[in-house]
Amino acid sequence: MIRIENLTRIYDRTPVVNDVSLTVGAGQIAALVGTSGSGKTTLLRMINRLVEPTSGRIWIGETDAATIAPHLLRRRIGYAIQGHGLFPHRTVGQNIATVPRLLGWSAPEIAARVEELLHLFQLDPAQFRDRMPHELSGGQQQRVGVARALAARPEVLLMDEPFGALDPVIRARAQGDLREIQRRLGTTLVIVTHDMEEAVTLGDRIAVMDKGRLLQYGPPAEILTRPATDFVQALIGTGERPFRLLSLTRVADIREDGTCDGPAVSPESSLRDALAACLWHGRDCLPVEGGGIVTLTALRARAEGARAEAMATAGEGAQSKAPQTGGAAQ
Ligand SMILES: Nc1ncnc2c1ncn2[C@@H]1O[C@H](COP(=O)(O)OP(=O)(O)OP(=O)(O)O)[C@@H](O)[C@H]1O
Repeated sequence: MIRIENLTRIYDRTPVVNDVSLTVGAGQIAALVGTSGSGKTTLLRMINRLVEPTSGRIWIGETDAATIAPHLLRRRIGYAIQGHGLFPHRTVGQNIATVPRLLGWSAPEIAARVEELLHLFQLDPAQFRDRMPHELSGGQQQRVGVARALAARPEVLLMDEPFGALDPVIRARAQGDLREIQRRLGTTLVIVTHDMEEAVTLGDRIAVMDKGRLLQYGPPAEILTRPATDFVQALIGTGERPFRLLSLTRVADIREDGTCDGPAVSPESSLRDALAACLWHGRDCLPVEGGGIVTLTALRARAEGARAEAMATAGEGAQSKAPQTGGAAQ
């Protein structure tokens, strides 16, 4: 768990993070979104004390982060950044082993962990362990960067635009892999992203920042249907909302009995993906892996319901709710 209390960072008398409070539950993902310069990276880097707060507190579990030496704190907190930041003159295996080595793990323990992570990230150890970073594709480097951040089983993982450089297809896969790995390991994750789609797909909670302030912090469905301010509403884009809401629901939830032809969709895929598949294949019905069908009629009903909900709430949040200073905890 991460608890941030009234966190402020001032540069040149300007608060770039201004009295932000929020809690990320254990094993949850919080996505930080906002315009460029809104303070997302500064907030993230205060969690592992790469930037020292001007005031406020950060708790990692029961530990006040200010009471631990920064270099020791950073061994407990994984950190992955855009462009991966791999050490260019170290092999993939050595890169992943960085923190376990600093923590004094034994050589067999380190070797086993490197092996495990390479498997987890679908990189064959025999093929990749001894390669240098420049011998990998961008997507592979990115995966090694995330594997390195997870190597010492940190309770917390911080990610700053980790998938920013990836093309959309690889990016979607990387997000799926991350979600699965994060669930399996129970890591608490804070991710900075410019991509609202990524925030909705990955985040259990989304934090919307503007000019250093936390405007809203809540589950994706709440941000999409009840934006707290005009700014939040503009950021999520009214026209996009029905689709984004569709991406929150799984095919398994609207599966019907029956059979039909066409390529099967996974019960775990989102309604948005199922809608795209129906339209792409020109079908009004697709089979679901493991049995049952998903119909265009049901998908449209969901999209229209989501749209109606979004339209009903559009505007009302902006007028009725003042921006929350200090942010909402939870
Ligand atoms: N070391 C520093 N000294 C002075 N100002 C800084 C420093 N670091 C960041 N800032 C300023 O703080 C503000 C917030 O920066 P930050 O990088 O946290 O924003 P961001 O939301 O992550 O932006 P982006 O999305 O563009 O990465 C910016 O105006 C930036 O110029």
